[in-house]
Amino acid sequence: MAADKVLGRILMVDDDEDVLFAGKMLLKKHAQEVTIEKNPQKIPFLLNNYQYDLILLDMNYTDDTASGKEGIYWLEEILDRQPNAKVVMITAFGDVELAVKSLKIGAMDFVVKPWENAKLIETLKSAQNAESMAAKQDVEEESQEEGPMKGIVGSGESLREIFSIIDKIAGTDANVLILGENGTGKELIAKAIHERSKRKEKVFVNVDMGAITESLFESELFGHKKGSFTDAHEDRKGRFELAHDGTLFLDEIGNLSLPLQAKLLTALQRRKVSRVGDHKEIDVNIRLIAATNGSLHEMVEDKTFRQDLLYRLNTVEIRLPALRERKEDIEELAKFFVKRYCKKYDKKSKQLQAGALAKLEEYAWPGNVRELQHAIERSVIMCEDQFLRKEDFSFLRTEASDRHDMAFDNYNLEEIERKVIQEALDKYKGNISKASRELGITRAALYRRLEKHGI
Ligand SMILES: Nc1ncnc2c1ncn2[C@@H]1O[C@H](COP(=O)(O)OP(=O)(O)OP(=O)(O)O)[C@@H](O)[C@H]1O
Repeated sequence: MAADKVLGRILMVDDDEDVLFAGKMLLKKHAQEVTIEKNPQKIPFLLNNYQYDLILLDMNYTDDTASGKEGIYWLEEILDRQPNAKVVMITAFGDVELAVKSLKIGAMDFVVKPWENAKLIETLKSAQNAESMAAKQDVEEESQEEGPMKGIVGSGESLREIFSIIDKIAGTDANVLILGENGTGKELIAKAIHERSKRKEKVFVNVDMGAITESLFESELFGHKKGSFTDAHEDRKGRFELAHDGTLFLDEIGNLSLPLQAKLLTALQRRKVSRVGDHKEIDVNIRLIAATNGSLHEMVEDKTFRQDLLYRLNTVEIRLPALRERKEDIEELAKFFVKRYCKKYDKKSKQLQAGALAKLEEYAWPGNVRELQHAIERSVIMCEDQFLRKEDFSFLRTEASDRHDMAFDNYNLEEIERKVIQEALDKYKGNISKASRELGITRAALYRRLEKHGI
């Protein structure tokens, strides 16, 4: 960051173009980079594709002028995606109640329009330097958690092995490839490596390769020069440059097409990049961590992933097991999330009953830890009681419950047929046409069977 520019990269979202213009004029004197956006619907795309140090978010949009609901909605969206985002709200109405609500949700601060320039800059500076609400909360939670890696819950054998690998490699600059299904914690592990590395004071730049379009790949990763293509309104640094001296995390690396793999490989081999439209080469010093939910080794065999690129990425390989392969961690994770969400939603502390835990341990968790986290969040919100029971997780279909639905007292075919027909009739409240369609027989065939079974 240049010495006179005390603020980093700022995203400002407001549907009033005059406010955006005034904001940009002021902020660009103090910030490394200022992006303005009129349409809040673009927020998810921007967050997926760019890194911001601060987000200045308007509370009211034309759809819903004075309630502030849209601003709160977008604040929650941002924090869901990036719990550590530093968001400062802008309100034209000085509505204290709403501002307080936004602070409770996790905004760092708020400013009232029309703002005083010096005050706005001061507010942004303190927001940038303060710890985000999520980070504070994590620290609070973590300080109560025993365990070798703060913030990473689980003490089963597979995770302990991963912790020991992290301990060994974090301090080196070795490239790391993290393999695992969606939601297993690949990003969390990547951050843990960064936080234990010599680069921990520097930036961690996350790039979702799955979200970058083929045509924007080079501009996103290597940057562009103003005027190099239609939308290149100003010079822009790419992610490699932004990650200089820090860690570059390339997520969903398996999604890259072969031509893009070749471009990425060249940049990694040369440790230099050129912005699109510029021949100048820029040295980049990065530590590379990549992740994928696919099997790169199989992709190499199928010739859809370059072997030389795989070898460049996987100096160290960490395989994160699916949650169903490490059921021993479910209890600890579930309790951790119960605590987190009781706190977040201001609910009295709750306990998981044994039946509920058994249900969680039996479920296959195709979405892994992320799915468990959401299941617990949902049950904490819905449950008024002090105990979380298995019924609070009835939305999870376990194999046993599926088996139970299909359970028969015996295997006598005649009786099974009678029971199935009765169930189909009950389901459609006696409607013969619908029941016969579901049973896969004609109406006449169903009538014959009703007669046979005396239904
Ligand atoms: N061991 C863990 N302890 C606490 N939280 C965890 C753990 N593992 C995963 N999580 C949480 O689960 C969610 C998903 O984790 P993360 O984003 O790291 O997974 P991922 O493998 O990178 O997912 P994807 O492949 O979908 O990008 C996050 O909210 C993360 O904080």
